[in-house]
Amino acid sequence: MTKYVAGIDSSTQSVKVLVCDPNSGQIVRQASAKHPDGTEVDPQAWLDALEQALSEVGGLDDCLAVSVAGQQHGMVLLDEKGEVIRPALLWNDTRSAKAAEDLIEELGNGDVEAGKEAWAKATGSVPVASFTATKLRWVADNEPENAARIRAICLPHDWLSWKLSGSEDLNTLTTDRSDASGTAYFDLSGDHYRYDLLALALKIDEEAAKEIILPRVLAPSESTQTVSEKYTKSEVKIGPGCGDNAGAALGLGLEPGVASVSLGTSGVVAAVSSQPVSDPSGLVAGFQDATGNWLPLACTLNASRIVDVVARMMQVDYRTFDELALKAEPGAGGITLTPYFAGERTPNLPEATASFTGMNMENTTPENLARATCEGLCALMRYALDAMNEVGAGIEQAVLIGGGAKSTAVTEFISPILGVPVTAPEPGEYVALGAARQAAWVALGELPEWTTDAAELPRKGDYTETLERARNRALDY
Ligand SMILES: Nc1ncnc2c1ncn2[C@@H]1O[C@H](COP(=O)(O)OP(=O)(O)O)[C@@H](O)[C@H]1O
Ligand SMILES: O=C(CO)[C@@H](O)[C@H](O)COP(=O)(O)O
Repeated sequence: MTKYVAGIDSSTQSVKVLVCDPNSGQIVRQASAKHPDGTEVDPQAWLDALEQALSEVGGLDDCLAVSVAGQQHGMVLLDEKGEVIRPALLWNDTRSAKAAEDLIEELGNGDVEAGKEAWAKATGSVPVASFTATKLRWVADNEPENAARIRAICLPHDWLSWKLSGSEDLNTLTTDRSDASGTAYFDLSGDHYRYDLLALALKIDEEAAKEIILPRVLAPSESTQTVSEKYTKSEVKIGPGCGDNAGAALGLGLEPGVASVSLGTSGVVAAVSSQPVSDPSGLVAGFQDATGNWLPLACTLNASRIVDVVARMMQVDYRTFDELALKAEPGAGGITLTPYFAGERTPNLPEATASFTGMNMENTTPENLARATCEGLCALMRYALDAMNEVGAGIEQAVLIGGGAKSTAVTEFISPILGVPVTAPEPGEYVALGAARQAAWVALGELPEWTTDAAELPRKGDYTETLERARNRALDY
């Protein structure tokens, strides 16, 4: 019987499962299942969705290995029995914005700029509300009874891998460098946890922090567990898994100088670097990848849902929305959307709201509103790309992925707005593909070459004015 590998992407809105040939990467089966809405989610909902998708995909019996990639940063707290203490706080939950400010100030002994420098030097990143450490501080401040029960802390992909293994022993929890690097208590070197920073986050001393179980950080193709009998009758190895952005980088085979631009719930511009990257300005997160390199990225809280919310308000489907946007001229008749519907992280404005500006009696048409929406989304990605180049990412080309890349209007506008050539592979699940490629690495003992064809997107239209207006409103929304 042919043996395959499986890749899972447990992302914000849904879980996707791909079963692939380990040598070629050819997808043989796939399925997905929805996650609940909200920025606070019971992890059991992810497991229920995963079980549904695994059943739809025909199970894992013909697989040699499986890896789980997942939304980064989500805080999963476990008590001494391995039970989840409270719903996970997700990367896009901004309640810990003040906690982030406090942590910066405290590490800088009252000096904010010194604090930013110190965090960036230690972990590669200056904490914002998305990062796990800030969520821990929020729990310590607001739910001390829950903080007192913490025996282990893990991330969405760690918890799902653990559940797949069937183990109830907290000491068997595992993770990888890419996801650990998004906690804000993992060293920039990729070598070790920073218990001093974990202690700071939880307001406990370092010795007490060392008593908390953190998942063991596996090497890129290391496997310590197999999938439990509950899910398969075969021996299926569980790979280390990774954060979703590292999964995409692996799925696309990203090379330095080429950025992935992902339009999911989050908008992400990410690029591989062979050297650690740290940005004291806080715009770029100095994360790590799933191969032993680094993966600096700039991430926005708003991306594909910008289109969702405006299309819903206009009561049109995606297709009609795209048709409307494509009928208007570049510049949307002078209308600008500052798209901070969910607050924003890049720039760091957690309390921000969205606004349309520049509307008058003539230009306020459905066509211009749809176009301004897509241009606002693309301009926000340009902001993220510029931030990446500020720290020396040297982005010369980009690859467009994520659910938002299905918009024909966005694919038409994005390349001229980003100012670099952009290619787009067939719409697909590139995070899950990266997880499957990691599983193939585990199964075969070496990282197989998988290729993805991508078409170059058009580069027409003058967006100078669009970009100028977007830049003027970026902080003055
Ligand atoms: N035809 C389409 N046009 C525009 N956006 C689309 C289309 N189809 C799906 N999407 C977007 O895809 C998004 C989900 O993308 P996905 O990458 O799966 O997100 P996440 O990884 O955050 O769960 C939805 O918010 C939806 O807006
Ligand atoms: O917070 C980040 C990266 O730092 C996000 O990219 C999350 O990892 C969620 O990703 P999506 O579900 O939107 O793909």
